[in-house]
Amino acid sequence: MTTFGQRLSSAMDLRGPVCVGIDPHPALLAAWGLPDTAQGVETFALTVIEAVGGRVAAIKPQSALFERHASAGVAVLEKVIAALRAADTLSIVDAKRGDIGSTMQGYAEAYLGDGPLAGDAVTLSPYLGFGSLSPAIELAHRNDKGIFVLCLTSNPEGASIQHARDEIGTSVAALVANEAARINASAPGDLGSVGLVVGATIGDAARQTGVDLAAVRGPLLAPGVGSQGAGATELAHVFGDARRAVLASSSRGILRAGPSVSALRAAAAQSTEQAAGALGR
Ligand SMILES: O=c1ccn([C@@H]2O[C@H](COP(=O)(O)O)[C@@H](O)[C@H]2O)c(=O)[nH]1
Repeated sequence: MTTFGQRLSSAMDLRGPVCVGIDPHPALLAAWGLPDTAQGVETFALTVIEAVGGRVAAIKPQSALFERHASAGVAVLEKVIAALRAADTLSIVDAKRGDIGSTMQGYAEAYLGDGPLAGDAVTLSPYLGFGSLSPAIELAHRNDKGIFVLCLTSNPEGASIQHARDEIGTSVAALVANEAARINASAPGDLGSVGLVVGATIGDAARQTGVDLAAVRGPLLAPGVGSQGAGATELAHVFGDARRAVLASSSRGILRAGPSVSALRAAAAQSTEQAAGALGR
């Protein structure tokens, strides 16, 4: 079995550096002529998979927008994860989980174990301490799965915590990046399986906070492309020498092209072409 980092690296080589987000917002469901129900979410998500499954490096269902439909929505998320597996497409469940170690074990088993909510990778929050993520990191390694830890997020409010510095001047973001680099150092292949979330919208924040993105040796999930305003110029500027590790992520910017399967496919292809150009692929 190959590691998550190796599988993602191969998928990006083959299909380009883009992850399509499945974000079934109420406004998008309405624009697609679908009801704001679990059934509407299922039709929406399966249409996205029909359009881009097997054509992009990864697909990222946004858990919150499934969870808002309670147990029926979570059941749809489980179907979506199974459909992505059947479509031979890496799934990144965007759930941003994080808790004290003993409880983190439960999240790890849910999202990185063998059950129906486990995709190929999950997003995690390190704000209970990077060490609290150990149960997830251990299970991810045991099961050849991956994690993406929030580092420099795409939203402007993130800076108030992520740019803060400790008594010797190391920023919170750099602490997170250094931990990921330490774990990835011994990973086989180009990319380890401990990735970071680094928004394509952050401008010079990596340099300002002392985050060495190239040293991470892990995949860099870069949301913010499309609706949040980032494009090719921002991708090239933010990631510099680390650009070959970047998986550019866009949700609404592509989803607005639906519900036409061919229009969704064309939007994802255009996004991939732009990102590939910017990231030197
Ligand atoms: O820093 C972050 C971390 C995660 N996200 C998630 O990505 C998508 C972005 O959606 P768009 O429609 O492309 O803006 C969404 O699921 C966010 O929760 C992020 O934007 N920034």
